[in-house]
Amino acid sequence: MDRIPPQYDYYNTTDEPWLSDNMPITNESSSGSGELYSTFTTPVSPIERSTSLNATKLMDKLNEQCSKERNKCENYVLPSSSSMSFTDADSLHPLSAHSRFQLSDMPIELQPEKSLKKRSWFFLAWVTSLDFIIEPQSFCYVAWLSLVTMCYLYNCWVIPLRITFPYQTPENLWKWMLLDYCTDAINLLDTFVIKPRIMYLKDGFWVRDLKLIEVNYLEKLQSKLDIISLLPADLICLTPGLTSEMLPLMRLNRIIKIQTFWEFFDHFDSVLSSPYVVRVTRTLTYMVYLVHLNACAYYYVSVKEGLATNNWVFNGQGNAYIRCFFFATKTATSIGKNPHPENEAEYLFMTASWLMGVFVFAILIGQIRDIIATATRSQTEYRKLQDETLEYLRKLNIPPRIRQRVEQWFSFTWEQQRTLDENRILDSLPHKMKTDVAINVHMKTLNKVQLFKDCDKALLRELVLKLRPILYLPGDYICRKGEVGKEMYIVKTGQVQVVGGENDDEVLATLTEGSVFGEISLLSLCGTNRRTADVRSHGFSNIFVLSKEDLNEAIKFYPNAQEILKRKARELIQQNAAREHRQIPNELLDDQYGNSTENLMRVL
Ligand SMILES: Nc1ncnc2c1ncn2[C@@H]1O[C@@H]2COP(=O)(O)O[C@H]2[C@H]1O
Repeated sequence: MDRIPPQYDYYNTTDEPWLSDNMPITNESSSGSGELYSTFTTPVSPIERSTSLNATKLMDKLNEQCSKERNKCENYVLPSSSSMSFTDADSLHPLSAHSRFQLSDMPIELQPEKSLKKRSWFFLAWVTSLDFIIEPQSFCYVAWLSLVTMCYLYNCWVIPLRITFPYQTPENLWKWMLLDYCTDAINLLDTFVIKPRIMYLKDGFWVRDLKLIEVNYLEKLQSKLDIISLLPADLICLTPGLTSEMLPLMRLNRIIKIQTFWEFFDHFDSVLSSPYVVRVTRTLTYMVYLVHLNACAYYYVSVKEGLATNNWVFNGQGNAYIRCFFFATKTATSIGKNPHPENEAEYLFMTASWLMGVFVFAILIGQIRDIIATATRSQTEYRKLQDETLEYLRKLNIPPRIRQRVEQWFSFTWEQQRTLDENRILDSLPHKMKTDVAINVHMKTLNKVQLFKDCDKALLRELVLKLRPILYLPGDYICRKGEVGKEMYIVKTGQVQVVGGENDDEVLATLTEGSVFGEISLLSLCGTNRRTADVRSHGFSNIFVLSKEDLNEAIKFYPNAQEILKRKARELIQQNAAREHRQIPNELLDDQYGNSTENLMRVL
């Protein structure tokens, strides 16, 4: 009897260094299989051997399995080592699919030699037995989806091309087949390994149970289409007597896997920052593909009628695909100047092409127009509003300097926020989500607000949606001394100056990001609700504005915050009073401030 080649001979491995003679044999009942013990005993260190009771049990099981397989195996007539394929060897292999799961369950150091895994069938079996799951949003999955989509597009483009154009020849058939089977292998992995492991949402929870995920995938229409698209009908062409020209035709079922294509675009639609590009690309792909099909059909009709037999058919000159694609584009887009059809078949072809051009292309082009219009809608609205406002100011004869400032405000606000009304955008979200988004967007500023640091975090959530961002230009007054205070402010970006003196030439304080001001008049701490100082924007500053009503409503449940605001306000009043006392003679002080100063002193 021929011997099994050494690489497959699991009964004759005594030359392996890790097979020690003193390996403990625990199962005497399997006598006669002493070789087996040494064959499937793996390099285990003495410590592991003495401690690993489970490993011993596993080995016992394996030995039982192996004695059975050995009995079967000894009845085979073995082919010579040189002509043996992997498949042949696999059929002889004592550790075939029967013991697969036991092997994969074993600790790595107990598994038989590594070359076993290199076999392709074993690899697929091994991969399908792995119990990993995939997140549908993960980068790996999106990358895989891109690969599968490329394979799908290859099939979509190449199958009609090979059916109609003479690009598949007996000489290059092997190259086409190589590409075909590469894409098939990827689709096979996708259908049997990747897709049944993608977790899904059920009742608001991610399902991570592998069995449930598999069942869910199998229940979907997608799994059925995936499997149909994989049916190897093209293998029929390999039977003797059948022509290989039929091969691409038999692969038409590959085009059924269209859900992958849609899934790919849906993923990128939600991942990319400009989803409009993805949408336009998808629509353009449809259009180009229709033209491609039209080109294939034109060439096919031309060949059937005979190349260059009349003015309408393809004349056989130049690159066939490029010329036919050009013709198809002209007819589908109804550009005109097409050769006149001369028989019924040609009339039918042209009618179908023009109808496709009028209906399908009109819809697709309309879709692209809508996508672009949606993409630029907010910018268009902003421009319209800016133009209307400036036009209105011009009609009112507002001085150019002010008009310029208005224009500046529009462009700076747009540049900063890409919207004129941030809150309107968030309005469609549920309240809780809106709060989370707002906190995240303004986190950097809000973290710097001492008031929120010292108070209950709930106050921040309470207030964050009530903040209205407003942009101030350099020199703009945010509030004027003596005005009734109706709002409080937080500096979001930029700097503001609290100014005093005769011509506001004395800077009392410069407030930066996170500073709060305008609270004194709101809390009526001076006995009046009038502003105690002028505050103006130093450069361009973005300020959060909070109305008195909103502040009062939120703060009434947070006495701690009230206290902090009051304490800070009192400090400021004290500072200002001290400064004014230094500057203004006492007799003038009473005239200027009247009751207000009395109140101020009372508060202090
Ligand atoms: N000396 C100062 N330093 C810092 N901020 C001040 C000073 N004086 C007044 N302010 C702030 O400027 C604001 C002007 O409006 P209010 O009086 O409502 O509240 C005032 C304070 O928040």
